[in-house]
Amino acid sequence: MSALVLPDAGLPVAETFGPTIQGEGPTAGQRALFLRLGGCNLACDWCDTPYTWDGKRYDLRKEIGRVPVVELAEWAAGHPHAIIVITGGEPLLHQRTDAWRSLMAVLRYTTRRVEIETNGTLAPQPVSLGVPRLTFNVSAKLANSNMPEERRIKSDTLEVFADLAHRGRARFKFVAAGPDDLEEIAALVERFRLPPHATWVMPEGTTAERTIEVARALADDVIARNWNLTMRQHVLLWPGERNR
Ligand SMILES: Nc1nc2[nH]cc(C(=O)O)c2c(=O)[nH]1
Ligand code: SF4
Ligand SMILES: [Mg+2]
Repeated sequence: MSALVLPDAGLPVAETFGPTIQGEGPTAGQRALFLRLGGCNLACDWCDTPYTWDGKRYDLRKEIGRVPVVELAEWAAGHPHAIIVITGGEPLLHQRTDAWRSLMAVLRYTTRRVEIETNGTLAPQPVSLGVPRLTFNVSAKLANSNMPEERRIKSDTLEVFADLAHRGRARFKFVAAGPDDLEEIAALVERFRLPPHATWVMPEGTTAERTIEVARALADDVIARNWNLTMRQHVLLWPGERNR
């Protein structure tokens, strides 16, 4: 990474970890560094990272600290053979900060592949779209998240991500708790004209047993609908562990 970083107030970081492997989605199994930012605009029932946003259950001042982008850039430069995954929480909440702009400036001038894990409710800004080799893993939430539809489904934003998916810069990853959820996914695929090849289904679950059980109940139906299925490899390998 380049040393060309503007001074900044830093990003609210819950954790940095890796190299590990990207556990989910089209690049599952690839060596990856993770930057997990604090804050989320949703509060899903089955969230596996509530320590990034839930001030009722966690002391967020302890969980989240500001880290200057120059430090993040040095950390990433020390592990050149790994993709960079920016996740949260909801990382796109920070897009309008100087620190985010600096981070994107750093990433812009690298040959690294970058992925942003997002819940699909906040539109990607030009500063983020300007990073080559950056793709969005859009995990729009279903009713099983227990979030009201008007909070989790933002039509204008999903249209933007759908367009990006057709251009190979986004893919959709839906967390399904059982076969009934596939009808809800189908309705979204149709409504936003999501490309089937960019539509991924991932089993809900925080234990290996549960993830496998749900995936087995989904697999044939997912294949029949021309979509893709992804496990959560980090849950299979390191269930319940943070920083993996
Ligand atoms: N290994 C690993 N892969 C992941 N892919 C997405 C993750 C996330 O929490 O957003 C994640 C994670 O926390 N760990
Ligand atoms: S959008 Fe993601 S980080 Fe936010 S509450 Fe839902 S599962 Fe958790
Ligand atoms: Mg996650």
